[in-house]
Amino acid sequence: MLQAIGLTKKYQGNVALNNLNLTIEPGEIYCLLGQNGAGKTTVINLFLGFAEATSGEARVNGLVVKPGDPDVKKFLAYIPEVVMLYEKLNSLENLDFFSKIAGFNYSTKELQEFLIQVGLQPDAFYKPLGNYSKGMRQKVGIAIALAKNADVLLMDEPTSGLDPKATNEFSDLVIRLGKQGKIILMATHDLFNAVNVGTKIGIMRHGILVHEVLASEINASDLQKLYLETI
Ligand SMILES: Nc1ncnc2c1ncn2[C@@H]1O[C@H](COP(=O)(O)OP(=O)(O)OP(=O)(O)O)[C@@H](O)[C@H]1O
Repeated sequence: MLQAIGLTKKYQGNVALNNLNLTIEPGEIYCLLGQNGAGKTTVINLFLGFAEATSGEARVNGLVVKPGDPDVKKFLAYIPEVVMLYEKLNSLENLDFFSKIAGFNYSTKELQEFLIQVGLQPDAFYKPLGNYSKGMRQKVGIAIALAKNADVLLMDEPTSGLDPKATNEFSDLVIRLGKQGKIILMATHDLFNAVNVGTKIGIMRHGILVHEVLASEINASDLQKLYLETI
């Protein structure tokens, strides 16, 4: 479970996140919306331990996040806008490398199965990452999360810059991960995608979570209206 309890972050006295209270259960896909600077990345960074809370707590499976704490890190996988991988290695080699860092030693067949699960075409397995599209890189990023057996996936604008087909494939994959019981927190500017993929949607403004709605109870057009009224 992911929990924010009175989570607050200030940078040089400026409030980036103000008293966030949030719970995300296994199987939930929580989409966080808000204008540039609203505080979405700050939430993700606090869960990842990339930044330290000024007050309050970020908890992962009951453990309070402290920067650099390996006990919490093992539960987490991070999918940024552009997944950073070794350009000269192919996807199998990248997956093998990052799995080993996380303490897992898989056979080639097992590594291939992770890549198949995320929908990467087998003819790409042996091509260096330098030749991959953004959508393919995202898939390798998710394969790394699966290989690491992470319970929680933290995604920061993962569909930004993806074409509609790649976005659709990515969304299907995220929905499948939710059904498998993963906990997913996604910062996004894509309202349509939030309604499609999310189970819950939060709208932030100036570091405050202003609205929280169930995706099943809102359509894209009403969400857009609510969003525009909020920001
Ligand atoms: N390392 C930092 N140092 C100083 N201020 C920061 C830092 N990181 C974020 N901020 C500030 O905190 C606020 C929230 O930023 P954040 O990146 O969380 O917003 P965001 O909603 O993710 O925006 P975007 O959609 O542009 O990614 C902004 O005012 C930003 O300038």
